[in-house]
Amino acid sequence: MIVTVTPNPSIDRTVEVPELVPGAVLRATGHRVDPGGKGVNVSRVLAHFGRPTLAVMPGGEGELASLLRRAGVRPVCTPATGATRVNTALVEPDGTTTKVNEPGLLLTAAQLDALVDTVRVHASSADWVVTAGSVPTGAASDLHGRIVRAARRAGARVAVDTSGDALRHAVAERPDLVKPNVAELAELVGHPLPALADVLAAARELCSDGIDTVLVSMGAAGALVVDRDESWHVASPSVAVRSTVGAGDSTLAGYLIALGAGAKKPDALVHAVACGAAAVGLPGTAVPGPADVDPTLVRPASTPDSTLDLTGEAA
Ligand SMILES: Nc1ncnc2c1ncn2[C@@H]1O[C@H](COP(=O)(O)OP(=O)(O)OP(=O)(O)O)[C@@H](O)[C@H]1O
Ligand SMILES: O=P(O)(O)OC[C@@]1(O)O[C@H](CO)[C@@H](O)[C@@H]1O
Repeated sequence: MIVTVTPNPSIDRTVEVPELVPGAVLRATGHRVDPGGKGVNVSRVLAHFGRPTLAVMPGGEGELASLLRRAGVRPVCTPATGATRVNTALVEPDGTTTKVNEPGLLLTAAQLDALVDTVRVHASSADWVVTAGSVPTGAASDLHGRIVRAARRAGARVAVDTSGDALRHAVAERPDLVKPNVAELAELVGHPLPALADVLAAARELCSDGIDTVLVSMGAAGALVVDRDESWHVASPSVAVRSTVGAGDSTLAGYLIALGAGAKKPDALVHAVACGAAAVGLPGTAVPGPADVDPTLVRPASTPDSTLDLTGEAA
């Protein structure tokens, strides 16, 4: 069982436009609505692959919960007041995506405690807890850190995908896995990471601080897995990009799905990249299932080429 936690879930609205022109009235050529939020998306991929999952999130039994049930995910809703935020993505024909994320629910201290307590209860029967996304308005930036601590004490392995101060606090609690993109990792270590060698060094720094695995997603350059002893790189196959929203979440889900099926880290990385590549070929925040993912299109994991220039990737 993989429990996901999304402290700031969303309903994702995607609007396709011929071209993004600031100040103009744009005529949409298509639109869709998906459940959203990073942990929620991980659960959606897991459910597509038939893996047991539940999605812990603040909010009532509203539209998001019913969208999730339709996607085969069991939502576990914790106390909150107000409506789930709506995040809007404007997507141009070449896949260029402009995203407007609302701040989200304002949670009281008691509601934040209830979220952490709910994680603690479900973590005791989980193989992994994935805590991901931004922190809701008003919550302290140590929220993911509190979740990591509660889940680890309950005996689960923990994966984190967040950014900024929230990532810093979470890392201090030594989760088992972190999944930053290059920009998030650069912010964490406090300097730019223009080449793969820099990304490797930054990821190794985290491993020497006690994190077992760093899974770095690098946009079109694929992804990297680094642990204390080894590192592997898998390049992404070239795909026609429809929407990059949720690609990182699909990457993380793909990695955990493969580990759960007994794969070693390099093979899990291949499946992760195959899932990320499949996600970018899908519209809006649609996430892939087995029918969309073809790991044979992805080359096997190899020793990272540290001279690879990442300038322009995965910001
Ligand atoms: N332009 C692209 N071409 C091919 N594959 C891509 C492209 N962009 C992303 N991917 C795939 O998706 C994975 C995740 O992408 P990325 O690093 O952009 O994640 P992210 O920044 O965490 O995304 P998000 O937060 O939107 O989910 C990459 O490792 C890669 O496999
Ligand atoms: O505002 P956050 O929590 O940082 O990110 C939320 C979000 O952009 O992340 C997901 C894609 O990864 C989307 O489903 C969702 O809209």
